[in-house]
Amino acid sequence: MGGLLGVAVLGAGHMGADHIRRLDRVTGGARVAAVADPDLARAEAAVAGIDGASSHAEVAAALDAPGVEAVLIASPGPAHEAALHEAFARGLPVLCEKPLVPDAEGALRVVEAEVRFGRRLVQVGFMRRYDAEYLRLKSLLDEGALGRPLMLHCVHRNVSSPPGFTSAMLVDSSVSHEIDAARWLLGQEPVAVSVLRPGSTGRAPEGLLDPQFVLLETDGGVLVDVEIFVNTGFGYQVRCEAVCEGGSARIGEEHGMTVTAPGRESREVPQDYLVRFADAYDRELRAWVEACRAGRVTGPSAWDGYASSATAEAGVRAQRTGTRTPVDLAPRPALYA
Ligand SMILES: NC(=O)C1=CN([C@@H]2O[C@H](COP(=O)(O)OP(=O)(O)OC[C@H]3O[C@@H](n4cnc5c(N)ncnc54)[C@H](O)[C@@H]3O)[C@@H](O)[C@H]2O)C=CC1
Ligand SMILES: O=C1[C@@H](O)[C@H](O)[C@@H](O)[C@H](O)[C@H]1O
Repeated sequence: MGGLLGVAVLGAGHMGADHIRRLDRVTGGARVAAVADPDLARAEAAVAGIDGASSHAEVAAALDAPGVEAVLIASPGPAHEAALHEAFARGLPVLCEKPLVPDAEGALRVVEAEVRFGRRLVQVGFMRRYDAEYLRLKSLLDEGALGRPLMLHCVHRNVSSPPGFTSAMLVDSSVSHEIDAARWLLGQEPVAVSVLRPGSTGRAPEGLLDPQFVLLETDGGVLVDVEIFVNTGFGYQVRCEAVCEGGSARIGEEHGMTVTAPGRESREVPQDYLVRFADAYDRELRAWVEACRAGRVTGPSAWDGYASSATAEAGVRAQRTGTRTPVDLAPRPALYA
């Protein structure tokens, strides 16, 4: 492909608007061809100043707009499945924000549709796989210098949850990142999930179970614990420590500037993912655009999206029943071997 990759972006909210800016000004090799949002004013505002980009209230109209060769889905999770099938019907490659589809059945339908299509079309937006610190941790574990991993201790904190955020979403939206990161770092699949929780913070909206403590068990015998706390009020913190037979490695503690003033030292705390993971999103989109232009699809697959959603669904059941819940993954199709 010689020219710029024409991308239709579905959803022009928080994430969609940031990806539109990135495609337009950072990524290179791509251009925003169309934007769809049922809130048409939002789609219009998102394309303002972008030459040749059209705005639409309907997904189909954006996908059929002139020059569209690829799709970036940044609508809310429950809208992803329909959009993915629409993209498949047109043979368009897709970067789909996480979660692929929040429920396991819907995610599996997407996997099956891609298998019927016969080749990969989907990259899922698990951007931590493109973060410099996560990449270093992955290399270290792969080299085996620290020996066999035994435990991952993870922390995932947000300043506040957006309107409409539910107790299930702490697991199937937020912890979906740790589930994917653990599968990727360890090369192992989760087999069971348990969820415990302390009393909720007074900062959380009425009825929201926040924080929660999620424990994954893997088929390689590793325990992965995740503190998910989405109304801390103080900062965006994502940490991961791998404890292995021969040592441990920790990422996620040094972000922002450290200021030393007379008698004290202080460090900035990022306030959201757009700051903490800015470089990772840039790298993620560059990799996607380059692959699309070369006629390939790389990165986290629809199968990874399904595995994360199936694990999260077991986690939501564990949260509701208070019991350890097995994760039953469907057989992995050869397309994702
Ligand atoms: N990778 C990451 O770190 C992050 C990923 N996300 C993911 O990005 C997606 C969007 O999240 P936000 O931007 O935070 O939500 P948002 O609520 O800020 O924006 C969603 C936008 O999609 C529009 N929309 C609703 N239904 C639609 C449909 N059927 N087709 C097209 N647009 C539709 C809404 O009008 C809204 O403008 C979600 O899947 C979320 O999980 C969100 C934050 C961070
Ligand atoms: O994906 C994300 C959001 O959807 C989710 O709500 C946040 O908890 C995560 O930190 C962010 O990365």
